[in-house]
Amino acid sequence: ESPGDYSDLGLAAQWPSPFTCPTLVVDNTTSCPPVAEYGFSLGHGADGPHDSQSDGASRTSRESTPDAAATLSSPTSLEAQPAAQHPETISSAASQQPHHTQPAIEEEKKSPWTRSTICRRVGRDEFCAFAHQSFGSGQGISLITTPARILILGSQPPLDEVLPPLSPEQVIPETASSPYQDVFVPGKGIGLVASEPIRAGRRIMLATPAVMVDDRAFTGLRKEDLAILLAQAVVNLPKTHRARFLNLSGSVDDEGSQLDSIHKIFTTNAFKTTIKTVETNLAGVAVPAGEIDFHSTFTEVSRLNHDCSPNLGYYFDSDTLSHKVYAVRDVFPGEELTISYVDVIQPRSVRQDRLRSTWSFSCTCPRCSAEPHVVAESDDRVGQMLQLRRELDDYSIAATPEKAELLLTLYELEGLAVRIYEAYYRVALEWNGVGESARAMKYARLCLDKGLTLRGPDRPFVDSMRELVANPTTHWSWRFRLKEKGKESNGSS
Ligand SMILES: C[S@@+](CC[C@H](N)C(=O)[O-])C[C@H]1O[C@@H](n2cnc3c(N)ncnc32)[C@H](O)[C@@H]1O
Repeated sequence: ESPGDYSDLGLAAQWPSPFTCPTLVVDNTTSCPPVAEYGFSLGHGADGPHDSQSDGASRTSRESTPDAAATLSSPTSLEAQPAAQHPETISSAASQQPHHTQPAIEEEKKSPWTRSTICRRVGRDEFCAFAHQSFGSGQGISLITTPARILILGSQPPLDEVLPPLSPEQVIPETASSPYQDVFVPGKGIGLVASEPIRAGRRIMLATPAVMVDDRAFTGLRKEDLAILLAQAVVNLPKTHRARFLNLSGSVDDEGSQLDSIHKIFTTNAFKTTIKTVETNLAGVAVPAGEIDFHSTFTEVSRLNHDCSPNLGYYFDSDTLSHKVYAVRDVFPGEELTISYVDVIQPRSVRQDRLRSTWSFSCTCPRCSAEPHVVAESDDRVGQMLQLRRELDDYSIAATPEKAELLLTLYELEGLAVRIYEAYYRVALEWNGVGESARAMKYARLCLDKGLTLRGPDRPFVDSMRELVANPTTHWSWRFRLKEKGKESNGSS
């Protein structure tokens, strides 16, 4: 991984439009109760979604770079499923159960998890809606996945937490002391606006999901089947969290299309998220076992509108199952808080196409709506950035610290604080590559400073930069440009 292969926003709406399932065959044989029986009516909001994509750049890097938004869904990543690593073999009795089995995941050992009475199949996999009502201090969470996977996930932190459920009267408080407010933003629906000064680097949200859908269900289930499971997942949430989900943007106005609405709300607001699984080794120590991809809605984070030079960055922390959102620059009171839904290091037309096709809006941010000659200059800079990244990531050809510094300047000119750690990473490598250890350490520290809040600690580039700071001369990049060019000499800086 490198700070260079960005993914769009983690929002899951990159789902190929209209839906993954090409045939919209209505299965009248379903035994689902009519929607009315779910016992709620929908709230609604505006429209809108988020997604992700890889920049697709090929590299000859000896080490992948860190250019990526942590959680964005991308068609590419959807294909690269690590699912096979997951021992469906763990499947106990739970995974063998027929459809329409009893609620409550095997009445065993006071599990906090309940299971929907209706499940749906994709090939040999059976997907059901599981709920943990007391999770997240009573916010609750619903997962659509297989019984085998819930056994794995429900037995590891944080989903194994067992707390007494809240009584129906208990209301989850709104996030205490948030530095922002929900505001109607003309042309964008609801957005979040800073209500006080926010310093760069401040964490402004820490949110656990309302509904998580296994990527295999998300991509494999027919729309109708997914909608039915989503409706169950939403109904199973505690009242307050359910209401917040149903109030998100995307619901369909049509009378009688509640399932469509739930489906649209989910696809409009879901982020790509990955949960790392652990298993206990023979010594009794928890060790990494694999990863499971989900698409997840977070009722608060999903209020953030898009900007091509966003003032917030975020990543999904698998250990705490929470979305962490940080200010990437100082924000003034009254400024709208924004994230990016797409890879912002692309020409305007590509960004706009993506936003229009996936979330049905035209971006009016300064990078998109400036005078044509200003947009053209911005596009030129983007082209230069992509070219420089290709050169710098090819460790077999000549590149220089000056090129990396130019890349950094271009990130700054484009207002891409949200991705600046990627440039710091390359500058650090290039200075180390010519034996300039002091400058290399300076940029490695900057990369860590920004990269940790924007991508989280669990990234190869973070380890790499830490190694470089600890000892530049033992880092793989030490004088590598000189070696490649046959210029290695005895001297070093
Ligand atoms: C995840 S929601 C964001 C919150 C949403 N505005 C709401 O009212 O809940 C995504 C939707 O918001 C709207 N949106 C987000 N960013 C926008 C922007 N820059 N310009 C116009 N509409 C935007 C679009 O309708 C998009 O489908």
